[in-house]
Amino acid sequence: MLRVGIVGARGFTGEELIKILMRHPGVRLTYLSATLTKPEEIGEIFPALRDVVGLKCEPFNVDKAAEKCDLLFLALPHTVSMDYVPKLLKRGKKVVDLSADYRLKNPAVYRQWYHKAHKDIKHLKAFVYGLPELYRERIKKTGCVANPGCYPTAAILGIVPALVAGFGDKDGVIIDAKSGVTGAGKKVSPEYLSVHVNENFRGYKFNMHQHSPEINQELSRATLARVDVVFCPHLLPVNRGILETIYIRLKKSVPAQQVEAVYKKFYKTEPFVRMRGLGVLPQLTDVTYTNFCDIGLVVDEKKKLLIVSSAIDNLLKGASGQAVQNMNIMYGFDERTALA
Ligand SMILES: NC(=O)C1=CN([C@@H]2O[C@H](COP(=O)(O)OP(=O)(O)OC[C@H]3O[C@@H](n4cnc5c(N)ncnc54)[C@H](OP(=O)(O)O)[C@@H]3O)[C@@H](O)[C@H]2O)C=CC1
Ligand SMILES: CC(=O)N[C@@H](CCC(=O)OP(=O)(O)O)C(=O)O
Repeated sequence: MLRVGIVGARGFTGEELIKILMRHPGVRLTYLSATLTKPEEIGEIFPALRDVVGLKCEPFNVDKAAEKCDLLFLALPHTVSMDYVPKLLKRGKKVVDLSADYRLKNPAVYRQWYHKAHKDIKHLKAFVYGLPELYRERIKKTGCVANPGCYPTAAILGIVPALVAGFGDKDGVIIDAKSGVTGAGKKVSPEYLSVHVNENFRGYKFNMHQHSPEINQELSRATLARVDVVFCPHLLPVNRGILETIYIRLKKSVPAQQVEAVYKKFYKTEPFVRMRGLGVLPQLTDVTYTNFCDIGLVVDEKKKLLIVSSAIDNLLKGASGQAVQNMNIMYGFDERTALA
């Protein structure tokens, strides 16, 4: 039985991880940690887990974490994970980090977008970007996974087949993204109060969001060319879910059926990407509470334009579900275990 722990267990993604892992037949949850002064029953923190998970959530202790676990999920904020990772790797533990700390390969780019110098450059290279649809073979062999961001997961999956096939113009990609409020984590700041979110809709960080370099990095690696997208996120008045409308200029007119065939082939064997028919647009409720990414396509042959609609649950395929998918791949479990 694989022994796993969660650091940052009190947050949104930590809670989702507990719920997924407690139904995983190959895993035993052995350690939960949060910023507490003394241990507290997880059922007291999340009453839904009362009498279901008999574990205490405790202040972090690296020796205890290492003694109790083979693998740790780090559900910590950006710029915090990198304090924990070196200590865990030194003790021979495997990690899946849900933060952005090990996603960007260039430490200068990390510093530019996260406003802090990277403290663990030594391990950056060892981390595999945990998008199974692109890196499954590398994930199988690694002990450390940088779980992708929520917006980048939906964006990269929606864009990569068109760019790799060569008909999408790498300089002509515009991502219009919308996220539910859990995407922001549990942070309490006035703009996330329900009075400001309910009955409202707003954009933020247009063309200056920290997920732009992550999307660009991965699309550039996949195409071996420099890709620079326009990325405009919005905050939706819903709890969970991400819907992205992605406009991709085509280099020449391509028949809609040909575009669809390329996407279908790309994702033919993927357990968690569902291609919808041409012109069929996914909605949030098709994917919330699931680990699926649903993709719909519209092709305007005259305007030489491909419009992709990509939907995920930010807490599942965008975070905790994908993290468990990565764990399943690392340990040779069926990839769908506890997820479908
Ligand atoms: N929410 C989402 O949709 C997604 C989140 N992510 C990433 O996953 C990570 C976790 O996100 P999420 O669960 O939403 O965040 P939350 O803010 O909900 O939870 C973060 C947890 O980290 C703990 N924490 C905060 N600061 C520290 C610290 N200095 N040392 C130790 N623990 C600390 C907090 O513990 P405590 O409660 O004890 O104070 C909190 O429970 C983040 O990096 C986020 O960017 C990735 C994809 C999607
Ligand atoms: C709605 C909302 O505020 N979303 C967050 C997403 C942050 C997040 O979760 O970041 P990672 O996916 O990189 O871990 C934001 O835009 O900053």
